[in-house]
Formats: sequence, structure tokens, C-alpha cells
Amino acid sequence: MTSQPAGTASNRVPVRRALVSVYDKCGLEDLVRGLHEAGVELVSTGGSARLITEVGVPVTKVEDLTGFPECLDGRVKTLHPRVHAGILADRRLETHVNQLADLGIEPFDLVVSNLYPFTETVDSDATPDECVEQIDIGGPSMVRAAAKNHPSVAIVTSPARYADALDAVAAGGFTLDQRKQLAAEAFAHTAAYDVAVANWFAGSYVGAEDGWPDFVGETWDKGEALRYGENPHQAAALYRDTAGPAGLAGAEQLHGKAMSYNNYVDTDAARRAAYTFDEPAAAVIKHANPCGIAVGADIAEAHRKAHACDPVSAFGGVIATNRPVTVEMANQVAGVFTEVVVAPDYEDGALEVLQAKKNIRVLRCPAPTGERPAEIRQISGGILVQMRDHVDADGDDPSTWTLAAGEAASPELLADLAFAWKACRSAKSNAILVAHDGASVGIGMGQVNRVDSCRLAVERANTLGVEVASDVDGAGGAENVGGAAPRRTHGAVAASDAFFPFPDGLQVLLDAGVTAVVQPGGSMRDDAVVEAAQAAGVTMYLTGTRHFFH
Ligand SMILES: NC(=O)c1ncn([C@@H]2O[C@H](COP(=O)(O)O)[C@@H](O)[C@H]2O)c1NC=O
Repeated sequence: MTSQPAGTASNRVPVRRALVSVYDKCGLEDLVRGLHEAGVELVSTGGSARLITEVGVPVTKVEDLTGFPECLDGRVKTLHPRVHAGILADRRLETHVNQLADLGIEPFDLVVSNLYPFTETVDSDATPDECVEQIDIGGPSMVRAAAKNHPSVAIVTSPARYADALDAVAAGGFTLDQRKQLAAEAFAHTAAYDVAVANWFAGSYVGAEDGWPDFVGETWDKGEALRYGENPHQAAALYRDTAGPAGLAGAEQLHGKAMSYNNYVDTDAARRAAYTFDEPAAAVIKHANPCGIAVGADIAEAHRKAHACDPVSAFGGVIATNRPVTVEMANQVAGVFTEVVVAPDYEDGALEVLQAKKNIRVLRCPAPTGERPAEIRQISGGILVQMRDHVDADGDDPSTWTLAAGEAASPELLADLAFAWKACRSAKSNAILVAHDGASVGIGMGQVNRVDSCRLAVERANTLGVEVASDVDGAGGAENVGGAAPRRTHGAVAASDAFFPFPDGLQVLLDAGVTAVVQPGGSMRDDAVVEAAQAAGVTMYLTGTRHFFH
């Protein structure tokens, strides 16, 4: 072990010879022109070499280097000692340098490669054979070889790095730190690729009798370090799913301080609530639970109604909408201290209103599409995976509900019950949600027994609904504004995320004056529960579906 590769004090290795083999040819023309102008000799595979020739840059075909034709439909191109010894020789070792000379092999200083589009092929209508054909073999071998040998070789796997690469070449070569960084990116590139291949094999290709594959891999790219985690003594960072849709982790921040860990948690819960509905909907969230959820004729009305549920808790809350924020809504939000607003977009002028508020974070995040069908929760020593609790689960359509007590609901009442049932799933279990006119008016959540959630929902409905903004509509309780404490439970409907195990919780709601209740049913004591509703002359529907949310 004697020498460093030819380099400068900063460990730069001059780039004299590069191997180029890319599937994604984006940016390739500028790169190879730049390399050529910097005096770099190019060796390249079939399609890449053709493009390089077309742009007038001299290139040696890899088959001229190996003396062996690319064959088997491209399955074998660069898999040859003349290529791999040129990449893998550790030029800090005299023995390696001498062996290369004896074998008449020239070393590579730079490898530029990206891989066959396996994931894109799997996501298309391709046959299994077509998917298998897109498993790149030679590419990952070159990439991993170059990354392993980063003390001597630089590896570039992303067109986003081409400009940096040309700068490094012009500066006399990549520094060791740059080569290390590029090698780390390269191993992440091949690791994510292999995880995608392994997931496909274990999943749709091999399959599993019980529907759950023997292997599930996930890869994550660093988004950013966060100031801290749930508490200031906990370090935290955001990582983004390399294979799934961008989601909240990929949201565009338009204004305000950096998002915190808790901001992300609450914003995620807020979007879950808002996107439960097809009609314009807004949700105000604190500590991952709703202070208010509502639908409206427009998004400003939905927000007014959601806010009116619990204006006390809405202070410092996170607001999500499923429609672009209008100027009218932005003016309402500006009147209340709010941590985060997240929306699919902002109408002209709305963003400016929010940007005038120093402390609000404003995010643009498209509606969720193509989400992974399963969700993951970490436990000690493992993960739990479950299919998402979809909005359109069996039992969510009121036409499938069973009328268990009282008179059939009018269309208006049924609409309120359907709203309450949908909204209820966004509150942590045990959840009881009292609603009126498409808005929650009292929510009991996160209690260890259902009767306490009922008490909480009633108490909060009847003590918290006051108007704070000039034109906020105290949903269901407008007649009480400025007068005695409103009793918003009177004439409202209620939803329970799971069955009532005893009539006691229901009785709290009945005593508070709710006129209709929707719940899954299925308790051993359903008869007693239904009887209590019957005795109170209250309509009760059973959905047959539960929506726990822990
Ligand atoms: N088999 C091999 O020896 C081989 N060597 C390089 N490749 C891949 O071939 C692609 C480039 O091919 P072309 O330059 O012919 O368009 C790159 O994505 C590279 O990763 C190979 N193909 C697949 O395994």
C-alpha cells in the first residue's frame, strides 16, 4: 500500500477517462460535450454511445474496449473484466496499478450510470417477462463497483449532478468528500432499486397465500433536519418515501417558519379529516385531534363552521382544506392565531392575506392520489401493517345502514348523520362526534371509555361554541350567541366510532337532546342500547362498520 491516486492536496483525482452508460439520457448531451471540452476520454454502451456520437463527441464503444459484442438483447454489455478491473482498481495500491498495466487495462476516473426503469415498468401494464427484463444487472454492478472504489473513482447516478460533475472536472477532479457523497448516493440508488425489485418479487410476482408478502422493503430520502421532535430534547428529521407519492412530506411551503415535527403530525391529521369529504371541507386540528370539522357551500363557510365548533382550541391550530383557500377564508384565518394552513392551492390574493401574518406556516399540497394502500406503524422490534381505513368502506353509505330505533331520518337528518359518521373517523378513539348542519359541534375523543367521550362531546358542545370572528356562524347555536350558554346538542345528531357496550354513554347523548345517532352496532348489549334510543324516541342507525383510529 503506497501511493494516493494522482491528485492534489485536497485529494482531487483528475478525470481523464469516463464510462458513460445511462438509461435516462436527460442532460447527457451537455455533460458529454463538457467532458470532451475538458479533455476527458469517453467510453460508452450502445444507446448512450449513439447519442454521444450524434452530438459530435468522440466516444469508444464499450464493445471495442472489451473486444466482445453487446449480446443477449443487452443483458451483457459492460459485464467484462476490462470494464470492471478499470473501475475497481484501487489506485492507492501499487499492486493494483501494476496489474492494470500488465493486463493492458486503462482505469476509469468517472462512471456515469443510471438504471433501467424497473418501477415504471411494474407500474405500467407490462407482463411479468417485460418486468423481469427491466431488472438492470450490468448497471448496478458498475455503480456499486465505482461507489466501492470511491477513493479512486467518482460515480454519478443522477442527471441532477451533471453540472456539479463538470465543475469538479474543471477544478482538477472530484475531492474525496465529493466522491464519498456521490458513492453514498450511488448505494442509495441501487439499494432503492433492489428494494423495488424485491418488493415486486415477494409481492405480485411470487405472491403470498395470506396476501402479505414475505418481504416488505421501504427506502427513504432525507428531507430536512427538524428543530426537534415531539419535545425539545428529542432530535428529529423528515425523510421522504422514495417510492410513494410526494404527499405531505413533499408539500411546498409558501410562507412561515420551518415546519416542526408536531406541525407535520397535526397537518397530516388535518388533511386526513378534510379529504374525508367530497364537498368543500375544512378541519381544524390540535394534537392530532379535531377541534372542528365541517363542510360548506364553499370553503370559507366550511372553515367558519369548523372553527365555530371549538374556537377556544382552534387557537394555535392547524387548518386543512380540500379546496383552494379563498380570500374570504384567508381573512377569517388571519383573525385567529394559526400554526399551519395546508390546502391544495390558494386563490388570487388569498396567499397575500396569509403572508401578512408573520407566524403562520402556509403549505400547498395537492389532494392525496396514488397513496400506498397500506399504512405502517412502528412497534418495538417490528412494524404493524394494515390496509388504510378508506372513506368508502362497507357501511359508510347510509343506504346500507339498518334503522334500529325511531323513525327513518329525513334526507336532511340523514345527511347530517352521514356527515357525523364520516367526520367521526378523524377523532382518536373512543370517538363521539355531535354534529349539526354539516359541522361538528362537540367532539369527545381519546378517552379510555365511551361514556367519558359522550360526556366530553356534550360538555364541549354546550360550553365552547361562541363566536370569535365577525361573521363566524355558531353552527347550530346561533340563537344562543351573546345569551346563555348554547346547548348545541339539542336537536343535533351524534356518531360513535364503535358500538356502545352499554346504554350509559348513549344515555348521556339522549339526555343532552340529540335526535339521531349512528353507530356500528354489534355489542352483546345492542338490545339494551337500541331500547334506550327507542324509549327516548330517538332515531338510531347501525352501520355494521367500525372506525377505530388510535
Ligand atoms: N448488462 C450489462 O452489461 C449492462 N451494462 C449497462 N447496462 C445498462 O444499460 C443502460 C444503458 O444502455 P444504453 O447505453 O445501450 O442505452 C444503463 O441503464 C445501464 O445500467 C446493462 N444492462 C443491463 O443489465
